[in-house]
Amino acid sequence: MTIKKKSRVTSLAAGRPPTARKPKSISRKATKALINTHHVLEKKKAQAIAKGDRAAEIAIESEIDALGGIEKYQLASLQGQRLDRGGDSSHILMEWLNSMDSTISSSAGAHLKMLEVGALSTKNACSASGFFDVERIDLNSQSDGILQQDFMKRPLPKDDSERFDIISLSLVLNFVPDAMGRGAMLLRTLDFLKQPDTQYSSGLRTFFPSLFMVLPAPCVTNSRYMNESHLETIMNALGYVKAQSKITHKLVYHLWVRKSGVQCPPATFKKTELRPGHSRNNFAVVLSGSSG
Ligand SMILES: C[S@@+](CC[C@H](N)C(=O)[O-])C[C@H]1O[C@@H](n2cnc3c(N)ncnc32)[C@H](O)[C@@H]1O
Repeated sequence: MTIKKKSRVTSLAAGRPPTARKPKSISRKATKALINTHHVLEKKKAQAIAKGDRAAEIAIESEIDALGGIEKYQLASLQGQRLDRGGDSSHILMEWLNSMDSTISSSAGAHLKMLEVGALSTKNACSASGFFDVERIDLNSQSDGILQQDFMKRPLPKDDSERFDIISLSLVLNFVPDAMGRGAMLLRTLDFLKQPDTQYSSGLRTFFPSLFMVLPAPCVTNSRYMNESHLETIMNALGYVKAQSKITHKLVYHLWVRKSGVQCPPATFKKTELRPGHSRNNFAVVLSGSSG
């Protein structure tokens, strides 16, 4: 198998389904503010639900609706994928794989399956590469090639033919409003990935089966409850080993390769303060259970 040369999306219009109307561009500042406000409201909503406070839940829902709901949030996220704003995150994954080009090229016949969770476009770099058979899901599908489905409710695979070589969670884990939910999402990736002992040619074995994960950089660089080494400890406990990582001022990218089973007994990770200070955010991942 060869990796087709990256056909970079050159404009937002090129990454949009042909039937969709051209949305109005939102300024960089407004995009960031809208995404942040949406995350804060989703978090407050999750807290209201946890407390059983239905009145607060309804009030917060109407605030989310007034902002334009998930559609406006997704539009803002798509704006963030514009080339002039850094491009879609999957081009980093393709850069990593292209750096292995010769080894991967010699792996003719490999048929790699990707599950893209939180897909906004069918034309991002990993789709355009031709390297993967991509199955795309999102809570709110924006296009024909994207199945409307909650990853946390996706039926479990019956056998390996329904499992994936790679899962993409790009800017999705931080969308989950609570730390337990994030832990559950990470655990659930294991149900949908092929086993660590899957036979790959030696070149592919370096990269698969794996989880491509992208987070806003401050989740790792400025959280009270998370830093790079804590994230790595959690991922290691799930059987993942860091194969690649990259940090920019906005985003942190990781490729986690599944190398072993989950630690037995499964490790527990609580919300523990690692980096005190007033100006920190509260991004955290809590793991409290066994794997599927
Ligand atoms: C910020 S957007 C990220 C889009 C794109 N992956 C990117 O990197 O720009 C987050 C998306 O994740 C989706 N999402 C969040 N939780 C999800 C879940 N449990 N199942 C499926 N999609 C989910 C949301 O609907 C939203 O469209």
